[in-house]
This record gives sequence, C-alpha cells and structure tokens, in this order.
Amino acid sequence: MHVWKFGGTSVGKPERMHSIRNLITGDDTRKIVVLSALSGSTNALLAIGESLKANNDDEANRQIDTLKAHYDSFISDLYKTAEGKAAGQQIVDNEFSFIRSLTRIKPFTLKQEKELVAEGELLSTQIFQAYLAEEGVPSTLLPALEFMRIDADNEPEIQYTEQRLAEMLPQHDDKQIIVTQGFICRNPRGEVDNLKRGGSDYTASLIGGAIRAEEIQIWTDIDGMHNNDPRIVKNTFPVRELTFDEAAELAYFGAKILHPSTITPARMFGVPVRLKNTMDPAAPGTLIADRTSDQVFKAVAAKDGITALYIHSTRMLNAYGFLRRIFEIFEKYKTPVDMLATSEVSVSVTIDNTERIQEISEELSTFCNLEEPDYDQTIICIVGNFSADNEGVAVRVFNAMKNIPIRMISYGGTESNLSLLVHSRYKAHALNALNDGLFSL
Ligand SMILES: Nc1ncnc2c1ncn2[C@@H]1O[C@H](COP(=O)(O)OP(=O)(O)O)[C@@H](O)[C@H]1O
Ligand SMILES: N[C@@H](CC(=O)OP(=O)(O)O)C(=O)O
Repeated sequence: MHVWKFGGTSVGKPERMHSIRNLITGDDTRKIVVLSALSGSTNALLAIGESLKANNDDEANRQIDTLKAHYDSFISDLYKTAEGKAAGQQIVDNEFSFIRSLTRIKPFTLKQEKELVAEGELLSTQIFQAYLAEEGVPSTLLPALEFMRIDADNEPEIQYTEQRLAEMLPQHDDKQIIVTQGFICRNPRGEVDNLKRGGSDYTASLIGGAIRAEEIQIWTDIDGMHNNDPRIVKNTFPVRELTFDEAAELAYFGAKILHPSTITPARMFGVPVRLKNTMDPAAPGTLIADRTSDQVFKAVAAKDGITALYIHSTRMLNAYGFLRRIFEIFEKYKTPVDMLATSEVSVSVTIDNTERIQEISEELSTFCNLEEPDYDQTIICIVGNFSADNEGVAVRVFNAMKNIPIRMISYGGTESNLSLLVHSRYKAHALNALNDGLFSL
C-alpha cells in the first residue's frame, strides 16, 4: 500500500483536483490519500480566529463571507453534474454553519481556534471525496480524528495510529482509494488539535510508518527537494537522492517543502519517501531512502528565528559536570538546543523556542555568567557526504562564506551536516554565496 499526500497548492484549484484524480487512479496500487486544506484556507481561518480573539465579530463575519464565496465558486467549477454540485454545496453549507457557530462562543479560546483551523482539511477531503464519487471512483473517507492523536508533549502517538488503522482499514478492503485529512488530530483531552503548520506531510509519514507502507509520496508544486531555497536563490536544481538523515536535517533546518518531523516515522520503519510534482508528474522528483549518491555537497537550507545564548563558567578550568548542569535546565524547560559550540570555560547554544528563555536565563545565572543573547539569527545548514576522510569540505564552505560574518560553527556532529550561524540580515547573501561556491560547475 502507498500513502500519497497532496499539499495545499495541489488541491487549491478545481483543475488541480481533476489532476489528482487522474494521478491516484493511474495505477493499481492501493492508496491512502492525505489532503491538506486548499491553499490559503488555513491562513484565512487563522485570520478569522484573530478577529474573534480581538472581539471584532463584524470583521470575522466579513472574512467568513469571503471564504465561503471562495468555496461556493470552487465547487461550482469542480463538479459537472447537478447531483455533484448539490452534494458539494451541502458539504460547504454544513461546515460553514459550524464555523459560524464558533463565532458565537465567548470567549473564543484556543480550543475553538483549533476547531476552526481544522475546517480547512475537513472541507478539502469531503469536497474531494464527493468529486471522486461523482466521477464513479470508489473511495472511502477515513476521519483522521479517529486515528491521529498527540500526547501531552504534543508528540504523535504512532502506536495508537497503528492500532486504530489495523482496526479501521480492514473494514474498507473493497476500496482502492482511502481519503483522509492531513494536519488534524486529537489531543489527550479528546479535543481537536493539529500537528502544527505544514503538518500534513507529517500525517502522511506517520500513516506510512504505522501501516508499513511500501512508499510515501509527498506531492507538491515543485519537482523535489532543491539544492537550495528556490524562493531566495536562482538556479537551484532538484536533488535526486537523499538519505533519511540528509533529508531530516534539511527539513528541520528550513527546507519548507517538508514539515520538520516528516522523516522520523519514515526512517523508523524504513519506508522510502518520494517527493513529486503535481504540475509535472513525469519529473523524477527526489527519493529519500537509505542509500544515496556519493556527491559531496547535496543541499543548503536555512532556519530563521534563532536565538544564541552565550554561557560562561564561573568555575576554574577542568571543571566537570558543567555541561550536564546546563543541559538539565534546557531539559527542565522542554527547550531543544539546535547548535552548540564549546571552549574550555564557555558554551554557546542556539534555541528557536524562546518561550521559557527568562526562566532558563535565571537558573543558568545561579552558576554561570551570561552575555546578552543574540536574537534574529539564522542557522545555515549545509548537507552532504562529509565522511571523516573527505578533505576540503570546510575550506570550500568558508571560501564561499568569506565575505559574510559567521557567529557560530558546528561540524562533525554527524557526517552529513555542517551548520553556520549568521545574523538573519545575511541569510540571502549566504544562501546565494554558498550556491555559487558549492554548486556552480
Ligand atoms: N529546498 C527546497 N526544495 C524545494 N522546495 C523548497 C525548498 N525550500 C523551500 N521550498 C518551497 O517549498 C514549497 C513547497 O512546500 P509547501 O508550500 O509547503 O507545499 P504544499 O502546499 O504542497 O505542502 C515550494 O514551492 C518551494 O518554494
Ligand atoms: N493546512 C495546513 C497543513 C499543511 O500541511 O498544509 P500544506 O501541505 O499546504 O503545507 C497548513 O497550512 O499548515
């Protein structure tokens, strides 16, 4: 069985839904088809939520009218028959009457916001499945809220998904196509929740891992993982093969094509992930699996919103236990550390979640001296085959970066990553310089 995920841009127009229908029925493989919300919908729903939080109900109602008009016109273009249009209209009317009911709940809390934002995927999947029905393609809609769950730390419970799907899927053995929602899940309180922005990729790989799929395919609007951010750098090109580790680093460090956690379940169960282009299905895309080519530099990605903390020991040289004490504090406040640089008496670390920075700094100050943190930093992550006997890797990177100030360097943590910290104002310059220095022929 395969799991195929189509992102917002791939379902965002009626003609794109027509293409998806052709793609998923183009071969005999049984598929779970994971859909995101129509492009722009999640942002529009969040904007409605912001108006409601600000008690601006008139604005929220205007925004709801605009979004509903978009769906009305979408379904009128999507379906051919009067029955199809009526079925589509029924779905849209039902979901929008639920959205309007949320505007009447005061105060508008996070719980309602999560229910509101889930409407994007609830709409797209029902609309698409009704379209398949109109086209005579047998399919089932499997509600993600019945098999996707996160725990108290917001981590997906893959064993629960495995067990639920083992119960649910056999009931639909007669169907080749099973449609479900990306992104949405329940939390331990049974409420509607989600896997954070871009989370439909993660849904697909959690399902793929849970059912030990033959392959997970992520269909988007570009022909695979490019060697650099195509929104910032010209002349990028698709990378044909990546290992799980390489792809995980790129996704975590900012390659927006994949949600940062997508690779974890796929790697855990050895399920290959293929990135494909809905607009150009014949393009080979990128295969993420255990094997890779031996090309030295594979790709570069950048992650913004990073804060660097500079921590100095107040004790003498050779003190042991210093790092342990520091990291226990980050653990206590559930704040992951991304980059790390050490000297004998100092440690510099980066974090991207500053929610608990105040408490962390106060506890560190009890046994360390802290410098002012640097905000607005960017991690530039260079991924490739940097095995210990590969000479010249660092020199090529630093030559490319020779005109850009570097705040921190991390190399040797894995054989596939070299990371640099720069101020965010240098991000575009750094990505372009690395493209010229590492990839131009
Ligand atoms: N290294 C990269 N390779 C490919 N695409 C990238 C990369 N970095 C950023 N992107 C952006 O990711 C976009 C696809 O991701 P996304 O918008 O989340 O798609 P979808 O809506 O299908 O989920 C591309 O259009 C591209 O602009
Ligand atoms: N709709 C959600 C989930 C998602 O994954 O979307 P996309 O596949 O379009 O990135 C979001 O916008 O965050």
